[in-house]
Amino acid sequence: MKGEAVKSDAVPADPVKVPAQSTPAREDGAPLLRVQGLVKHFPITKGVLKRQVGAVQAVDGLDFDVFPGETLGVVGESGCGKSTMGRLITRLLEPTAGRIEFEGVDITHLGTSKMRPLRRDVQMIFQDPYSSLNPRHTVGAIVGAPFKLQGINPSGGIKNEVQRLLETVGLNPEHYNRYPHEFSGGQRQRIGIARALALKPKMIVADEPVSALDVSIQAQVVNLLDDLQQEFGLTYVIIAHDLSVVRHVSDRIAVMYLGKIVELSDRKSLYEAPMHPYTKALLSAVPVPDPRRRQERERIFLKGDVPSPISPPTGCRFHTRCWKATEVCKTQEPPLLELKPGRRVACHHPENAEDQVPEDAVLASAADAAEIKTID
Ligand SMILES: Nc1ncnc2c1ncn2[C@@H]1O[C@H](COP(=O)(O)OP(=O)(O)OP(=O)(O)O)[C@@H](O)[C@H]1O
Repeated sequence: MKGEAVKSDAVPADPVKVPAQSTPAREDGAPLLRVQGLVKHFPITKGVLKRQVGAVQAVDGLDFDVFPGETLGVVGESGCGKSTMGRLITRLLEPTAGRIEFEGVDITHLGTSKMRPLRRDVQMIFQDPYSSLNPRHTVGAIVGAPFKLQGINPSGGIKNEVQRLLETVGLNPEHYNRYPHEFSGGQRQRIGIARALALKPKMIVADEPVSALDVSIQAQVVNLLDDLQQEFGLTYVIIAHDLSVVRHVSDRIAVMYLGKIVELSDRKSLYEAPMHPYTKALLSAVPVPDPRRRQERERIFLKGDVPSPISPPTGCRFHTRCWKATEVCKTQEPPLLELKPGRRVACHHPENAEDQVPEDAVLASAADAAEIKTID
């Protein structure tokens, strides 16, 4: 993670501290996770015979690497396939096609027994700390469950280890026998984090880890994740629906639209000079909390909803909502190309880079695709 605390409009109960600078992730070394051509189509069936009549193309050809010690933020509107991607790389879902490598080992189709060591190395934190914790189990049982599942007996015993974990995530170890409903939302998310940490994972995939929490609490949980990354050398994939949460925590950011990555870039460049029009639109919606830094800026309102992933648009999937779309966008899917060092974008007419198909005729529909307003 970047060494920058989350800032929020509300004043958090505890002061939000600025974590020490993290070790920068090395993009030139071997990746911890490598994803190639990853596809997940959910079949749509009909009738008693369950004849397949179509498919939800939730994830449709993802290529990306995650390097040891880095935080990759993954953003995009609801339904663009972020959670499906998270569940694929943690192998909670079986991919339709593509390849997933963890530490150089192909894990795409590993069976249950061969997956066992990986289950230790890769953990997931979920959005809703209310529904992801069993209300009938004590915190001790919840955080201790991974040891039992993996048949591991930590030195000093499970109870000791669980209490140590509770302390690590800022909870009172004396609360070992309490139930989830006795904790606040932020504390419950800390319980989920303690459970994820139990088996000393290398990578944590966090699916919207703070979006169910109050803004002030969000900052505390994000800072906790940052501290844990420093302490345990963790690698994170953090999924969020907008760019405001991942802004403060990511080293690199992947922007998804309708099952595809449309831009993958280091954080600083992405925020300073987005290359994909969709990224630009998402960024324009990020609030600027500090009034001294607010200036006149462009706000891009995309009209219309995200098209259905059952029959996505031809060519560039974003062309139906893009104010720059031309004829080529309707027919040719733009590949995710490295147009600048460390910056990949899938667009025929990128922002802040040379136009890939200049002089192509703009589509008549492009004029109505978005409303661009200047706001103070
Ligand atoms: N088990 C499933 N069966 C059929 N379709 C599914 C299944 N899981 C997800 N989908 C569909 O796949 C698409 C992508 O869903 P996904 O949850 O991955 O998106 P998301 O970007 O995480 O959205 P959100 O932020 O709303 O969770 C959606 O259209 C969703 O309805």
